[in-house]
Amino acid sequence: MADLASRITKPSDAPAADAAPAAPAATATAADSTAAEKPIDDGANSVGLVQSTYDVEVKLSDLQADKDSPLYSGVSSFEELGLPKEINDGLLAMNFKKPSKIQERALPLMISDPPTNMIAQSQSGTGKTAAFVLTVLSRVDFSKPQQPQALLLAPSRELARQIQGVIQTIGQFCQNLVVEAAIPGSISRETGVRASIVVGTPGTVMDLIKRRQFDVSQLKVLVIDEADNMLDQQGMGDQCVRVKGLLPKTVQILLFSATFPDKVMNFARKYAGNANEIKLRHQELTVKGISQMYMDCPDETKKYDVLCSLYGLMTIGSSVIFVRTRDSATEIQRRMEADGHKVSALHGAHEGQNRDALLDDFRSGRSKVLITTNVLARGIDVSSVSMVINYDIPMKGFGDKEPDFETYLHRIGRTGRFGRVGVSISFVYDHKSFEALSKIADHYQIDLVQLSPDDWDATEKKVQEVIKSSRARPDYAPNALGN
Ligand SMILES: Nc1ncnc2c1ncn2[C@@H]1O[C@H](COP(=O)(O)OP(=O)(O)OP(=O)(O)O)[C@@H](O)[C@H]1O
Repeated sequence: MADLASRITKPSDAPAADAAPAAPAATATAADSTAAEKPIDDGANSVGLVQSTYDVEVKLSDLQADKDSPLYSGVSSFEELGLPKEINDGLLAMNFKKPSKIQERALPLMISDPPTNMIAQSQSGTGKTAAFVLTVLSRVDFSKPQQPQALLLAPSRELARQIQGVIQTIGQFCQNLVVEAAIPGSISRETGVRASIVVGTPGTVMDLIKRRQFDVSQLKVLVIDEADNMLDQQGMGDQCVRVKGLLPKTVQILLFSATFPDKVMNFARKYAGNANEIKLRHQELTVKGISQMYMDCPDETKKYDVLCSLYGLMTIGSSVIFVRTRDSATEIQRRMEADGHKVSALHGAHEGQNRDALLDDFRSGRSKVLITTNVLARGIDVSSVSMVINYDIPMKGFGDKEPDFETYLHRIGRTGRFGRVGVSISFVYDHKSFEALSKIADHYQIDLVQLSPDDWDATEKKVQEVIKSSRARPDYAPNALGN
């Protein structure tokens, strides 16, 4: 307990009012309905950490000029990286003016010949997707639009569809670009894969290759997004190993994630031999634009009441509520709706097209509060998300002994994207949850701001300060999916 208490930010610890808001800081597959869900093929005492008064004045371009920011770029434009004109035109259409740090550092290494493998780490929301998408687009021969040349693997159907959208948008000026999603139900059994770029989940991709509906003989690039999760031996590691075993030996392998725990890193190095590596130091992992807070709930049953009290704040922007199981997602949705709140719930028990529709509604703002499981913890990019709630602290496994450090970071990373600011609120209610959050705070060396359910005025003030400044950021580039 004392650990977390010692990490509560006191007013005197808060950053000076002229500090930049989003400079870098110290910096889970199908389960039964009651088990913790992971994505798989089918998942105060302080003033606010970020002050609205200065946030509105700080522009994305300022952040991209700050050497310490993960959005920093040493070059003044993408053109300096030597990408083909039609790709630069796509970036311009997206209003991407300058590369971020990971884009500037990784791209030249990835697009050069002979192709070299890459293991790349960068904080959540810093543009990893465009980094590997640009590499893929620069390697594809568009005169063979139906010949698979690049394969991208992601841990959930939602992330695979999102990446497909980014490729289509950045590649909108590439003649004959054909991108298909290899997710359950998407590829016709009669035709099989007929695209130069395929984005899929490992199980479906494996099935298509085995049924000879996906010709992998001319694949040049394999990208694994969320690679630490995908290569984890407890999860999809086996499938990823089998997929790689079926590809040409010359394939260039690109592994990307915001987190690479040591034990997975060792395996990643074997998976992508002789790779260039771009790694972050431990204390660089979290994103400073995210104000991390926690709510000390009186007991487990009161967590629900506290959640409902936060509803007004959740709907200033958009919010994601992470819970441990599919059952609790459904149950909380039922109760909140019965209490008059408009919320939706998305998890792995839902049928694929229903999941797609739910996420599309959330992206477009038709729904503003989404209850979900770890299935959406990673990669999902919805720029309007200003609040993330950890209703349940992420834990490693069924024994519930250790917190899941990586999942915590990915969950809160659904807000604070590319220089924006956002709030995460983690609920604690007993010794175990308190201790788990303490360990997370220690692990990332972060100061968590305490919120009290007994002082709503103070809570509202702290949260609103951040969220309102988030909405005010003036020059955020709209992304591929119309966020
Ligand atoms: N150079 C750029 N200029 C402006 N916006 C950018 C640039 N690169 C990426 N973005 C935008 O930043 C947002 C976050 O990018 P992206 O989804 O690639 O993050 P990520 O690093 O993959 O995060 P995660 O670790 O959560 O998967 C997206 O909305 C994207 O459109």
